[in-house]
Amino acid sequence: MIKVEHLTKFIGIDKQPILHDVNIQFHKGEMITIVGGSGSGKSTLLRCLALRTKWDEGTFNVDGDDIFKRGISGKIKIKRQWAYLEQSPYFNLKRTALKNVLVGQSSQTPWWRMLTGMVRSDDYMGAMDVIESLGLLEKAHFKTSQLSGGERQRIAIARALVHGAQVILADEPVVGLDPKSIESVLELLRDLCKEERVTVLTVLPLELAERYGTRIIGLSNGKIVFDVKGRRLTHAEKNMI
Ligand SMILES: Nc1ncnc2c1ncn2[C@@H]1O[C@H](COP(=O)(O)OP(=O)(O)OP(=O)(O)O)[C@@H](O)[C@H]1O
Repeated sequence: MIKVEHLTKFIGIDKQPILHDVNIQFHKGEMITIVGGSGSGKSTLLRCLALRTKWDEGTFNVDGDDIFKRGISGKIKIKRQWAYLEQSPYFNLKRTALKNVLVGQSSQTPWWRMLTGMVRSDDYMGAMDVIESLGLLEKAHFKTSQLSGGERQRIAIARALVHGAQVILADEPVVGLDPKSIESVLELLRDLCKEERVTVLTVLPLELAERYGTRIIGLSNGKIVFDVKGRRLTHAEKNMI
């Protein structure tokens, strides 16, 4: 279980809170969608959870481990086991999709492997299995520059899984994609939650959040204003964000 308590984040010299006393608990296999108006703190929340930005207050407990009390080893655990997917994931476009999956993200991979692209043969088999399961086998040997936006997002998800991600934090992963790609990326994330017990937290527009989320968290002015499971939002809830 993952437990976030009193997460607060300030900005500027006047210490304006952009996240204010956020408390969330989440479990394996949940597909949590985060909704809220522009500037409500959605991306900051994901960046805090990915430890891409400093927390000013709060505790972070993952499967019984107090991440901040464990110091650097706690942070390494999160960076290795949690994947943070940006809107436009970083890839070496000259490398094939397969190579990008194998080499991984910088936070998950030793520097020499990033630099040389060297991989072991059992890594190769594992990566091909994951790529196949995500429906991209025929694209594995394409240069990443030749893939569509939706295919690149799926390759980013494959990369996260090959490197053992148990939690995927995805910030607006379907922005700019066509309807078919949106469906394939979100169905893939939903299936991973159901079948592999991966936990996904993703920022999505309201309509997609309702369609794909098992749980919807609403943010307004850096605060959680609702946290609902297994149903659509009421008009009153929609008006809160
Ligand atoms: N590094 C920063 N310096 C100053 N202000 C920041 C910084 N990061 C975020 N903010 C401010 O914090 C607030 C929350 O930003 P955040 O990007 O988390 O919102 P969001 O809900 O993801 O917005 P959007 O939907 O427009 O992407 C915004 O008002 C933003 O301007």
